[in-house]
Amino acid sequence: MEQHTPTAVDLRGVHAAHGSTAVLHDVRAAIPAGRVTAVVGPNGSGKSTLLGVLAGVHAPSSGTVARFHTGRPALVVQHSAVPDTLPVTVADTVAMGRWAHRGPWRRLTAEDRAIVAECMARLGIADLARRRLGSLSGGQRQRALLAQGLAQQSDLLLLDEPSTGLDTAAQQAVLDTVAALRDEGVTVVHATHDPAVARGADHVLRLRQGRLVPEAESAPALG
Ligand SMILES: Nc1ncnc2c1ncn2[C@@H]1O[C@H](COP(=O)(O)OP(=O)(O)OP(=O)(O)O)[C@@H](O)[C@H]1O
Repeated sequence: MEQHTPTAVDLRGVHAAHGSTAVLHDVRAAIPAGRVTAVVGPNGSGKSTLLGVLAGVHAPSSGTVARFHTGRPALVVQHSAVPDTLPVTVADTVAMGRWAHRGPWRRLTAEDRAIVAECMARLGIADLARRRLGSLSGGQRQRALLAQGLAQQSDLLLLDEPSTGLDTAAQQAVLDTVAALRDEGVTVVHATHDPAVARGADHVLRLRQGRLVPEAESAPALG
């Protein structure tokens, strides 16, 4: 990381647990603002939990999360976390991204509708707008969730394995979108198992059993 990159979020001695299970242990890391950070590590190493802490939806059991970004973080979960039975269309799903600005179930403004349309177009899902989310393939659903994240227009975008299960073209669309957001000044943090995606990031956090592996010990192979 460059010397003078400002920090978007500073994790200071963060511990986090699920119930009585300790998951993150003394995580100390500065997330660089306006850069792409990849979080890598084996299954169960704590990547999703770390994203939840960064998003503010998972409270640390101790330690502090110092925030220097301005907006509310946007968290994009894995498509497998969304039930098939959810009776919403793709357009509804993306429009929910505007709730942070308008409040739930409020009528969308013309500006909101334009943002929703632009985000769907950006992810190549405009033609799926009226389809039910549960009727889509995993990759299409993931793109709808990513479009919802974009629609929040947050300066901190947190993505949980955004390209898992996507075909090559869709993966490339996601990577291009992440690169474009970075160029727009957005701080992006994504959990990934994909070595190519991690190599393309500006900064890598490697977790092993809930602890950050110091860069000097980081093996090139990914979890
Ligand atoms: N809701 C939960 N309740 C109890 N334990 C949980 C819960 N969610 C995660 N865990 C546990 O916390 C640990 C870290 O899980 P987490 O999902 O953060 O890992 P991950 O690195 O994102 O894994 P994956 O690569 O499989 O997505 C695991 O041991 C998991 O079993």
